[in-house]
Amino acid sequence: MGTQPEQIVSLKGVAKSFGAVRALAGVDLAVGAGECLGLVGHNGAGKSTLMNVLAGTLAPDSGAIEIHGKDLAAGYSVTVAHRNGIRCVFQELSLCPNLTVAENTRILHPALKGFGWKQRAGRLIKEKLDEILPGHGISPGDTVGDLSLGQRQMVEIARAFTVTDDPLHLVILDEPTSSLDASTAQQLLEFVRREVARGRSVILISHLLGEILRYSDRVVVMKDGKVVAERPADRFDRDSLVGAMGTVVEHHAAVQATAVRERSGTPVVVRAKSALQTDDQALVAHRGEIIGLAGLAGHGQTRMLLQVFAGAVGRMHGVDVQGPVAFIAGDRQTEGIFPLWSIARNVTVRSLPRMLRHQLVDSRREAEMAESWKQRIKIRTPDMDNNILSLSGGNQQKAVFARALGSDAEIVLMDDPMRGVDVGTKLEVYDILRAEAAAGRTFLWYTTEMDELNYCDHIYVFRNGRIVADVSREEMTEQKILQSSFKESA
Ligand SMILES: Nc1ncnc2c1ncn2[C@@H]1O[C@H](COP(=O)(O)OP(=O)(O)OP(=O)(O)O)[C@@H](O)[C@H]1O
Repeated sequence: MGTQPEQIVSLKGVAKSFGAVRALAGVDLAVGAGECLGLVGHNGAGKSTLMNVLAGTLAPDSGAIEIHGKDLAAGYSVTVAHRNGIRCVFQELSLCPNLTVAENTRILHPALKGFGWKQRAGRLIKEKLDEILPGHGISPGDTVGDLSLGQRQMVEIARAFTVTDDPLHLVILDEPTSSLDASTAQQLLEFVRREVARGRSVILISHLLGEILRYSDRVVVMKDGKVVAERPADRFDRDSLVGAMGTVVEHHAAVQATAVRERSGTPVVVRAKSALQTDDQALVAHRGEIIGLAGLAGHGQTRMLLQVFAGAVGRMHGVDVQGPVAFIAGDRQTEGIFPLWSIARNVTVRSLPRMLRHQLVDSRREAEMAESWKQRIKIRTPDMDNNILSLSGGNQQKAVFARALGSDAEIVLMDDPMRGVDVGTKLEVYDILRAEAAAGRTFLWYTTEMDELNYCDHIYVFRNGRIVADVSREEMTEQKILQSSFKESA
């Protein structure tokens, strides 16, 4: 008695199916005031679907939604959720790209009307951005479409925490750090803890289990549409959490054990120099190497990948690329998927020219390729002919991966591609990358996850559009990468 915090929301027996897919099979979930609840589970476990129900964007087939003890299931909607202080920042960002940051803030706050609304909206969002991420570099007048993916993610998160007329009790953050570099992610999560200390509640969904363990009070694990475990965060560790998710992790030790390959042993297949580079430093990749592009988000890594891509398909000053190239986008929403097509076609599209028979695509070969990648990379769907949007976010990303890996590209450019992919699949993809590299494929890999740099043979750290450090895996330490990320180049 008396130790139980006041309950903000309580979901009871929530069920939801999409055709043959049972996304939620009767889920109970409660969130207390002043609590950060970590929600984890494999890709397709049902986390986003459950959050969509709570945010009012998806009606459940059955179940109760209680807010502050009141049953609201009938007529529940985004507006009702908002009025009751519930906000959600989804994985697929929802800002309007053609509007400014201030205008996007106004969309959430109808109270900002009349003379000077734009200035007031601008002030509101700027104050929140300053509070969460000092030095963010975003101005309220910036058009959202011109911002980087990480900056858009920051604006969307900051916006969710702004308050005008409606109350704010609970913010759902669905993979909020997926496009943020490590230090920005830490700033955000520390802000989350400050909000929680003020009595607000947060549901934090992440595939980065370290984040979950460090910043949540309680952790709920979902598997196949059900809650399968629930404990205070300090009663989980990484292994028990992974175990509860139903993932077998046995590869990790292999990374450190792999011998560091001799750099000069194979021919150079990429040499590229950034236009902003003031010295002779170039990015160099030998055949069969995995090259990491590190540094704070938005410091020229994506630009470098695009430069290499352009150099492969046409002539480009300062870039020399030997061999066909594929690009795996991190921003699957705008660059990665073909939203009108099936999962199968999204996987095979780059390989169709190799499947022509009498100038027509051999549909049997196409289906075989799709099916083999479904197995290899574990795309969770009853049918590869379903539309790509029927997949969970992480499974869409797997399809984008399969497209590049299944193509004839000898050089694969990866723009922070593991966003939203669950821990079990990630380890399997890392194994695929290593096997492919050993067979002679070359990877240029921009990643915002420090752990992933352990899989690279060689790492270039970027700052302000330039390479400021050049580190082999032997020499790599987190400290070294962070120091170079923050240090101005000499
Ligand atoms: N609009 C839809 N149409 C058909 N199936 C869907 C739809 N939305 C979700 N699903 C299915 O419901 C299941 C649960 O998906 P959900 O997005 O909730 O998973 P998740 O746990 O959030 O996964 P991830 O970690 O990849 O984001 C998946 O099998 C998915 O394919």
